[in-house]
Amino acid sequence: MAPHAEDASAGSANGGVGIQGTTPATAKDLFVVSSPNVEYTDDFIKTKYTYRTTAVSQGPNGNYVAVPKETLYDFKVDRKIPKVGVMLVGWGGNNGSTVTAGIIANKRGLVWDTKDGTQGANYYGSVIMGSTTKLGTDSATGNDINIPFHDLLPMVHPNDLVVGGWDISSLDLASAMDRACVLQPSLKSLVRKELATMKPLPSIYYPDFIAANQEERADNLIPGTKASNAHVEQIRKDIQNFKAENSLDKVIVQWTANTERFADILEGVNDTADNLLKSIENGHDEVSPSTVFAVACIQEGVPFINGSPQNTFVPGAIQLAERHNAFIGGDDFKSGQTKMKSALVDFLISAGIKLTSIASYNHLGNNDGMNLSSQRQFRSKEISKSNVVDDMVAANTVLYKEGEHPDHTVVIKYMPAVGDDKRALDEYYAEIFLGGHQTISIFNVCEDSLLASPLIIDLVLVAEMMTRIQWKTHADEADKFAGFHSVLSILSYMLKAPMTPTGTPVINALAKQRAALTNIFRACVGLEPENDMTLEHKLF
Ligand SMILES: NC(=O)c1ccc[n+]([C@@H]2O[C@H](COP(=O)([O-])OP(=O)(O)OC[C@H]3O[C@@H](n4cnc5c(N)ncnc54)[C@H](O)[C@@H]3O)[C@@H](O)[C@H]2O)c1
Ligand SMILES: O=P([O-])([O-])O[C@@H]1[C@@H](O)[C@H](O)[C@@H](O)[C@H](O)[C@@H]1O
Repeated sequence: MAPHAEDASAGSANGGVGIQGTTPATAKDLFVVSSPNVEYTDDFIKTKYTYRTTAVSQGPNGNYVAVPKETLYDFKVDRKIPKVGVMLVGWGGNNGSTVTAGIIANKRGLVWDTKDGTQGANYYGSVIMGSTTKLGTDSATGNDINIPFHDLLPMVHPNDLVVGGWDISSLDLASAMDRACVLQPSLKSLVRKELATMKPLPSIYYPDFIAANQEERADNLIPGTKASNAHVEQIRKDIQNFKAENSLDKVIVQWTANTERFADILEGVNDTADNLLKSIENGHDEVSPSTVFAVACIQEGVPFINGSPQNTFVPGAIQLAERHNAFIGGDDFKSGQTKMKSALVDFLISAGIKLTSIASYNHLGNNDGMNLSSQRQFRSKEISKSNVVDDMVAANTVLYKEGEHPDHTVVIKYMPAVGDDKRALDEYYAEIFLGGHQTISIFNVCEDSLLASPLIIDLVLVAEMMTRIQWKTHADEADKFAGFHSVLSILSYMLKAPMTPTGTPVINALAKQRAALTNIFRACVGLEPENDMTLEHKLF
């Protein structure tokens, strides 16, 4: 445990991670940054941060001219950790019931029997709760000092989250957990009583957007239609009631309901914020349930994250979010097969190996798989699972000519027998030195809901943290502090088809996504980006 400021003298005396300076810190802080550019007050961490990039332009003789560039920013982080609720759309699904049971198991420190012995609750698979990040180098030994990622900023602990939400299925969460067939009976027995008290709120159901095979579970519906804003208003009221009943400071909403078909982008219908609002008012059929939820959350000032692949954020929804300075994020949790793809493709291409084909097949037997057995819903997923290599291919003009890319096919089959334990079979075929080839074949059994649930938690923790970070350029007046852009591209590490502010590049390479998350959080406490140069170990 690195000493904190109160041990500053002890830290410097024993040559450990000495922390000098008189910045006020509290016992809970694992570390404080001692720097003239960082100020801790009771309420905020305030930093002056120099953002260093390289501006490249075309030189006079056709070459590039690279110019180091510095931009001075002020960041302000609210240190007060709020009481946060998360409302899941699709709460009664495999992901929703599993993540709820998982939070309860961790909160209560449950231990249960398995065929391999006892198992304790954990947050493995959460980058925030299960991984560490390098704080710096021990000034005495030169060794890396790594800290839990969760301690980098004053983040909410998932054990403290209050969970609720909506579902078109009326099953209580204990019955939903049984229906999901994800968790061990011994664990289910320990959380059953608490989950049985949890009932999803009725939701909106527009049959044309999800597979017809979902109709039989739709017995828990908000009556009427979206016309006259009735559904938007009901959802907003649900959020307000949830917040009040649980004495919450904040609510985050996530879509973990079924994958919808893509909505057509129609001029005059959903192409602008005003047209979208008018279309909802008029009950237009081409506005999906997920877009109605997004509009309700934006108007309620509640972050909304889309964990599925459909185009919830039609242009009008994005414009509305920007108008309200409301946070949105998505799309599609990146849990197993695609997470592996985004790491493997990055490794191959950045190693100069020319990937020429990706065959990405999987079969699964859960309700998600049943919904995806319908071609229009599958198409949404096919898009999100396919585009994940585009940035890595486009960045390597040595291997790929303009417009050239690997063959890439995505296949998903519904096989009820395997349930939630998806079988992913991938073949990566590449050209190597002097006409050789490398064929990588992967068989990857992904327990989908146990992989996705920690991502739901990470998305909540990071989105909530972003509501407590403000920035301005150093030259701006103090009253110019503002939040990050409405489209939270910082969430990309958890998502297959990461949304970015219109006109900005999409980064899918997994290592780059994690570095962006890490280094933005480091900047908020006045620390330089982690660059792994370790010159201190090379120049002596
Ligand atoms: N588990 C994973 O690995 C993973 C990864 C990426 C994306 N996803 C996506 O997450 C979503 C949920 O996955 P899952 O395995 O929990 O699926 P699931 O089918 O078990 O759960 C979806 C739930 O949403 C409910 N629902 C459908 N339409 C609704 C609406 N309009 N309002 C409220 N509830 C509604 C259903 O009744 C169901 O309970 C799917 O879209 C899936 O594609 C899952
Ligand atoms: O494992 P991954 O590719 O990240 O994502 C999963 C797909 O492989 C699976 O077919 C689908 O049903 C899940 O919803 C999820 O999208």
